[in-house]
Amino acid sequence: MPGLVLDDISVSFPGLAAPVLEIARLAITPGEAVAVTGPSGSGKSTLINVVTGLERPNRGRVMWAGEDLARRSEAARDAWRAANVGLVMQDFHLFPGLSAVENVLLPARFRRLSVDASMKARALDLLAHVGIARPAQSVETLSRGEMQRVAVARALLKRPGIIVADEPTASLDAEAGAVVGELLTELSRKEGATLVAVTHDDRLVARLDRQVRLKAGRIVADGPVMREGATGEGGSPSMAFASSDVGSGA
Ligand SMILES: Nc1ncnc2c1ncn2[C@@H]1O[C@H](COP(=O)(O)OP(=O)(O)OP(=O)(O)O)[C@@H](O)[C@H]1O
Repeated sequence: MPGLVLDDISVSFPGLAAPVLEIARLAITPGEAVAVTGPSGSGKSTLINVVTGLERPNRGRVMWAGEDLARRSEAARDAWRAANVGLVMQDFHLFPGLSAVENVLLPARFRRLSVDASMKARALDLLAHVGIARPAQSVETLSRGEMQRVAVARALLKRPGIIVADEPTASLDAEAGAVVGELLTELSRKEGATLVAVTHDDRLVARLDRQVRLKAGRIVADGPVMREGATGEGGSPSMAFASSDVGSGA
C-alpha cells in the first residue's frame, strides 16, 4: 500500500488561460481512504489522471512510495498502473458477451495470456464476497449494481496497493450505490489498499477517512471525515473540514 505525495503540480491545456490543476502539495498516507470532491470542471478527473499516470503534469512530482511517476515514459506509466492500480469507473467498463468471472479475469489475461487456478479461485472468491451468486452469468444481463460489484471485484483481483474510483456510485440508485460504496471501502481496507475516490455521493464520502475538495483546479479544503452521525438516516455526513492546504503555495 504505497503513499502518495504530489509536489508543485501544474496541468495546463493549450488554449486555456489558466492551469486546470495547480496543487502545491498533497500527501496521502499508505492505506488512507480519500474522497476527492468539487464542482464540475474543478479538476477531479485531471487529478485522477495525474495520480494514475494517465496524464503527465506540465510541472511537478507525482511520488508514489518515493518514486516519481511523472518522470517515467508513457509505457512505463502504463506498466506501473497495470501492476499497482485497481480502477473502478462510473460506467463499469465491462465487456459484454463475457461472463462476470471472465470480466474479472480479463485484465490479467491481457497482461499474461494465461490465468492460473489460484487466480481463478481468487476471482470466484471476490465475486462471492461482492454477492455475485452466478459468476458464469453474462455481464449484460446483470443489474447496474451487480455490474459495478463485478467491476469492484475486478479492480481487486491483482491485490493492487492503490484503488482509484471515479464516481463509482454516480450511475446507480441509492440502494445499489450504498452497497457498492460499502464493498469498495470495506475491501480496500481489508486488502490494505490506499483508496482515492472521486465522488459527489455524501454517503460514500462518509465511509472514507478524509475529504479533499477542489475548486477551479485548486485544493480549497482538506480534512478528516467525521464518522459520528455519518450513518444517520437521510442526513449528510458530518465532516470536520479544515481549511489546510488552501492557497496557491507559489
Ligand atoms: N484534454 C483537455 N483539453 C482541454 N481542456 C481540458 C482537457 N481535459 C480537461 N480539460 C478541462 O479541464 C477542466 C477540468 O476538467 P476535469 O475533467 O478534471 O473536471 P472534473 O472536476 O472532473 O469535472 P466533472 O465533475 O464534470 O467530471 C475543465 O474545464 C475541462 O474542460
